[in-house]
Amino acid sequence: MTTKTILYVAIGGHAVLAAPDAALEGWEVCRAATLAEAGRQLSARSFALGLLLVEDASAREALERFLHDHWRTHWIVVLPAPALAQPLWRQLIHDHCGDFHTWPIDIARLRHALGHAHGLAALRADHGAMAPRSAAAAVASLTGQSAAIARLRRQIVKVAAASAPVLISGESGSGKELAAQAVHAASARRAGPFVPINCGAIPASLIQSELFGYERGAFTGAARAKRGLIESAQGGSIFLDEIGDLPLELQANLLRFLQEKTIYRLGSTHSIAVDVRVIAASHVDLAQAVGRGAFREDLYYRLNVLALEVPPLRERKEDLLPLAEHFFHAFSSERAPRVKGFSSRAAQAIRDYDWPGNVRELINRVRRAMVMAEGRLIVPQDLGLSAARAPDQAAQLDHARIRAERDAIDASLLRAGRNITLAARDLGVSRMTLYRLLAKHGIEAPSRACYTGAQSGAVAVPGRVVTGK
Ligand SMILES: Nc1ncnc2c1ncn2[C@@H]1O[C@H](COP(=O)(O)OP(=O)(O)OP(=O)(O)O)[C@@H](O)[C@H]1O
Repeated sequence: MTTKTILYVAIGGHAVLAAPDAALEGWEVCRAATLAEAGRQLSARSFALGLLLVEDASAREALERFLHDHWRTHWIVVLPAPALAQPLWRQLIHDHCGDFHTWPIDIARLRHALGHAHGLAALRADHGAMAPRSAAAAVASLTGQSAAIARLRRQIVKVAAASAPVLISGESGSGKELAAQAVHAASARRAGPFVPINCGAIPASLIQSELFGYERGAFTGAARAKRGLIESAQGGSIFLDEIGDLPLELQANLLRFLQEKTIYRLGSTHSIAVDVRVIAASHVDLAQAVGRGAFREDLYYRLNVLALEVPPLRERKEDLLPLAEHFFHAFSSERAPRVKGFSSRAAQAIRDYDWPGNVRELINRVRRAMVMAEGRLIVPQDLGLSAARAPDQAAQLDHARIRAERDAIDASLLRAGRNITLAARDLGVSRMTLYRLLAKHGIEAPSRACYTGAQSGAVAVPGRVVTGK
């Protein structure tokens, strides 16, 4: 019989005293009295199952970070009943916990829940799936409270359940790869590999053999046969970042792979069947690249079956401080011990800045500030940001920026005869971005509010992703 092991985390004195030992008879119990101690135990060994006793509902934020970091464990939480009335607590349970109980503990029910969870954990272990327990846990890696990021998380869950290719657009550093990882982790392929490739970073002369592999003797120096990256993603997902940089002749090979689900290694005439989901990303507008002849139209429609767009940080300012806090904690081992957090001036400077390098730039600035700060709190200069502008100046600038944006959209729609595709092209943004801008400025969208992906029959509607047949 296998030993039933559990990590038992009891935060708060009474909880420890009222420990439900009767429910844990026959279990090997490893105890922790703080989240930090539990974190240390989890970094030393993995636990399929964790029981978390929470005495005080005020610990929610710390708990959320902890559960976010330790999603591989199946958590059962015992908490004060009043916490269930709070939306944030309900969200935490929904996103991170397999089951919940309230004080006082019903021992029989808890014993049953633990046994049940242990059975399921054993099944998961049999399948070797060290993957998120649920789609919700997989998308929780995308930190942010804005409506835009919440919508993206919902779209990822839908897209993950389908099997068609995914095309992710968004500016550099906005989180496209993280979104792709979440699609994979929330999908049925999560136990398989996730293989990321930056098409722009591999020299054109090597990319064919890297992606498709080669046979022995295929070229001078090919002493042994080698599997390509697509083959190495067998059963999982391949993430083709900067797909717009793929040379045209390789685009044809990729298209063949998407259509036939087979590949040919360089120097071979034998086809190899490969079961891999393609997730592609681009920071340039691929529709425009098609227009310029730099990207194959047929490949574009093959890839663009399910489209996701990661909005730039400046369009989701509500995410800035939660993200900054998140990275402050994530990199806490690097910070000077005296540095305790952000000053209100730093928070204001973070909100005022436009973040052209998106989340990647935010990470870099926060890490730098954590090392460089001289006081207890990070100030704007530590982040390399000038102190916040006087509020009236900032407001004027915002006002001018918003007006200019609205005027440009109005003018484009007029020029394009209210055709969304033409107006988006005219403005140099994707159609999804234009729909978002229309909503932001309260401009009524032209009546044809959706477009059809020609080959795939897919329909993309703002805020929703719908697969065609
Ligand atoms: N919402 C988020 N929550 C937490 N971390 C994030 C979030 N978005 C992005 N990141 C982090 O920001 C960094 C940049 O993100 P990522 O590499 O996914 O961007 P990208 O759009 O793929 O960039 P590029 O186009 O340059 O390849 C990564 O370290 C990623 O983990």
